[in-house]
Amino acid sequence: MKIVADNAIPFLKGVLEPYARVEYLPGKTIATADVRDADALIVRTRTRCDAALLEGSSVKLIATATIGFDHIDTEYCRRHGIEVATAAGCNARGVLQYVAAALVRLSRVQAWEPADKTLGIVGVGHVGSLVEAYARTWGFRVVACDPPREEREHGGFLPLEEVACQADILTFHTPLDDTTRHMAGAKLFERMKPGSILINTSRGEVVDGQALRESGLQYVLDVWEHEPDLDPLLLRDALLATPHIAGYSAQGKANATALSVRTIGRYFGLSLGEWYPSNIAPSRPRAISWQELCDTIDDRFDIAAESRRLKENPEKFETIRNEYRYREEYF
Ligand SMILES: NC(=O)C1=CN([C@@H]2O[C@H](COP(=O)(O)OP(=O)(O)OC[C@H]3O[C@@H](n4cnc5c(N)ncnc54)[C@H](O)[C@@H]3O)[C@@H](O)[C@H]2O)C=CC1
Ligand SMILES: O=C(O)C(=O)[C@H](O)COP(=O)(O)O
Repeated sequence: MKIVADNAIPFLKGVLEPYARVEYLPGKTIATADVRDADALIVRTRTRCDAALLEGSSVKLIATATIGFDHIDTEYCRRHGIEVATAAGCNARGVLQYVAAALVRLSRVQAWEPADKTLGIVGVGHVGSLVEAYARTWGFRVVACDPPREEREHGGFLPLEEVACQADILTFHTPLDDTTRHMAGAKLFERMKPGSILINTSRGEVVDGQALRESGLQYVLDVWEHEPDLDPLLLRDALLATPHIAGYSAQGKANATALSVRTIGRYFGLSLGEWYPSNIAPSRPRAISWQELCDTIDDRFDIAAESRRLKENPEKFETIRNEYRYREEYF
């Protein structure tokens, strides 16, 4: 059996070798010739898995060590009998802690308290639900938009336009698909309160970057259209700007690799059980007060320093993320 894996997926080396020939390659360079005789791929967001890569290959399974899967042509895979497995929820707490760090930073710089603000959440899945639960305990008023969930659950989710009108801070946690591409554009920005803040940790293409830049709104961006080639003006004017590292926690990466390994194990009948990297302590979720968060977050994740690093070295976008020291989740 042959497996082709992105060489930047941590904790993976040696785990599958007893069962397969594993070829590790930079995600961006994985090409048709590499996957032609492969049985499975383990990828990240940097490998486009579409007809151009997969046509004529023997790939039966693609495991992505990420939550998002917009880099995979799932329709092509379905038509060609290729199973696709994601690492759903793997780094949701990493993103929660990123949003927490951003909120603390903004509250300091702009001198406000959570009780003064309405937080709008767009997409209330693994990440959005965590942000909602913690933000409520910190004292924010929360309004949320999730049409698919509203249709299923009638849970009081509001239309996007309504959430945008009410929010002082609007944070996006949707997948990128045909319904969400540029969902945040000029028309939505016109509805938002002057001086309100947009946070995007979902995918760059969910937000129309040019319209955002021209909107006069304030914004925090972790994800960008056309990554790693950033719009220099969009970067310059961001309150906080980071290179797609919101989900880069040690536990998030460990979960991602573990879920991918287990998927391979189940699919090919390998005795990998509930494998998890032995050197990473699993997440230990707990409540944290706003005060404790403010007192501790800088030592755990200095988002302002991260932002300065990207602003000073935008051409190093991929290098910064490749050399990133994964943060420990601590709540
Ligand atoms: N910046 C980073 O490092 C990371 C980014 N992400 C991104 O965040 C996204 C969200 O992650 P999860 O919460 O785990 O995904 P999820 O699939 O658990 O939740 C997404 C939610 O968005 C909702 N949704 C779908 N279409 C919508 C629409 N048009 N309007 C409003 N809501 C809509 C869904 O119903 C679902 O509840 C991922 O798809 C990924 O692209 C995820 C992890 C790390
Ligand atoms: O999980 C996702 O979805 C993400 O966006 C990841 O955090 C990005 O992960 P990599 O592709 O850089 O491993």
